Amino acid sequence: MSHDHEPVPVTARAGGPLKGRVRVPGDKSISHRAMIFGLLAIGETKVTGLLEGEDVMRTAAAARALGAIVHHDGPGAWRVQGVGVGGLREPAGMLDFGNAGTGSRLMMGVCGSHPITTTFDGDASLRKRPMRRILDPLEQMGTVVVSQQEGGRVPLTLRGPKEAIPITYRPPVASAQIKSAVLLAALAAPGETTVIEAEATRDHTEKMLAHFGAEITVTQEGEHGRRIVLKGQPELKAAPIVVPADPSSAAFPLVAGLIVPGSDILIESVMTNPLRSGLLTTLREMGADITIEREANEGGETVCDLRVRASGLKGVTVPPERAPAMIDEYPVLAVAASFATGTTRMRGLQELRVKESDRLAAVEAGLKAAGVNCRIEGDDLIVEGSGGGPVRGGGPIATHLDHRIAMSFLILGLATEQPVVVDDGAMIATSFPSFIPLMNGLGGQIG
Ligand SMILES: O=C(O)C1=C[C@@H](OP(=O)(O)O)[C@@H](O)[C@H](O)C1
Ligand SMILES: C=C(OP(=O)(O)O)C(=O)O
Repeated sequence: MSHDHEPVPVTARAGGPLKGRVRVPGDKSISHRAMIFGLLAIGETKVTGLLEGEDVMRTAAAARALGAIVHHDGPGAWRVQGVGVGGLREPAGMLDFGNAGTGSRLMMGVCGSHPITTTFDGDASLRKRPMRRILDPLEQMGTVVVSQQEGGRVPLTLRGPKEAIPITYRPPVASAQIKSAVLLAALAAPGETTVIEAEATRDHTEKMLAHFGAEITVTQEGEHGRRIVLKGQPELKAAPIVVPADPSSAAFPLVAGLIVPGSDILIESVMTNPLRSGLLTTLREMGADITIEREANEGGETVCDLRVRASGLKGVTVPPERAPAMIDEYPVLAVAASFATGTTRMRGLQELRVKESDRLAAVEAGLKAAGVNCRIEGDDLIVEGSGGGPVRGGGPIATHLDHRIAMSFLILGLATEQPVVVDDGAMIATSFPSFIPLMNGLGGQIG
């Protein structure tokens, strides 16, 4: 799907209220890491609830190419026989990560710290994304960047050192991918590696390191930051992984339930890790009627059933320090803001420019094409809501190989006067292959 596919236009139109209950697929961040830790552990890692989206399947293929034995037992059920830290096999060909930033960047940390040569590539979207942010710390750790495209882009080739060098690193931007790449590389280095984040980002790598038996300490650093210290060259021991439902996927039915008049839906078992919950916080500040019906624990994470009823929303200012906890949810938040009363200002969104597309530009252009009054000021996105009045819709909306842009605008189309057409829905399969049937099961009209 990721190379030169035929675009698949998709249309969403307004129908009746959304009703019913759904469970969205497993978390993408945790699913990538399940494959990576399975590869790096000794023994067999059993995974349940894995997201079987294209991005994660690329990481599974890379794990196989590096020596893991990966079995698929049934829906969401996988087993990975690992090679252990230090035991990676040099892959026979290049590693094609398709559309996946997370898979490629975390695997650069894994491969770049081992004495093997690996070549990374991806689709037209991944080929535009900055990899210097990963190559910089890896070079400090002894990785040689044998070849790269301008500005540190894929296709690129890494050669790892005989023994990686432990470092202290302060990522220049808030990024769980940078942090994770350094921590994964540090597994192959003797001694302690320290990562100091000015702003805490999702902590799935740290939790999984502890779960697999590594010595890791995490302490508060300043008001919003974290200091993470990892002891290198551990023997990681296979451990079972239960993947909870992805809050970034749940965001789509969640916003749909709020903006489609008369809706009343339940989204089951959504992971509510505080470093992933910025959207919930923001929607509640906007006046969203979201209640927690049940709370439980799945795989070391709190999960909640969220009951969502259509709500009159009001515009808010979203502070920049909340961005890491909802970085992938801004496009769909902008859709919710389109129906609110008043102005929503989302501050400090510079990182959205380097996702699968320039999401700031894509959201602004798409909303304008659908008749929403919005603008970019510096790194802020400002949306003037319709105050509960109609939003026109239309299209075709350009999605730029970006699954979240495609899904966000299809959600918009469930509540607009005219249908919304997106130019290509193919990329939805990277993170949420069941998106269309799941939304239509609630009464949506997408096809
Ligand atoms: O570590 C991860 O699993 C992710 C980190 C975030 O990227 P950045 O680290 O670039 O912010 C996020 O946008 C991505 O979808 C998943
Ligand atoms: C940014 C995303 O993913 P990645 O960086 O893994 O491509 C996303 O899923 O929204």
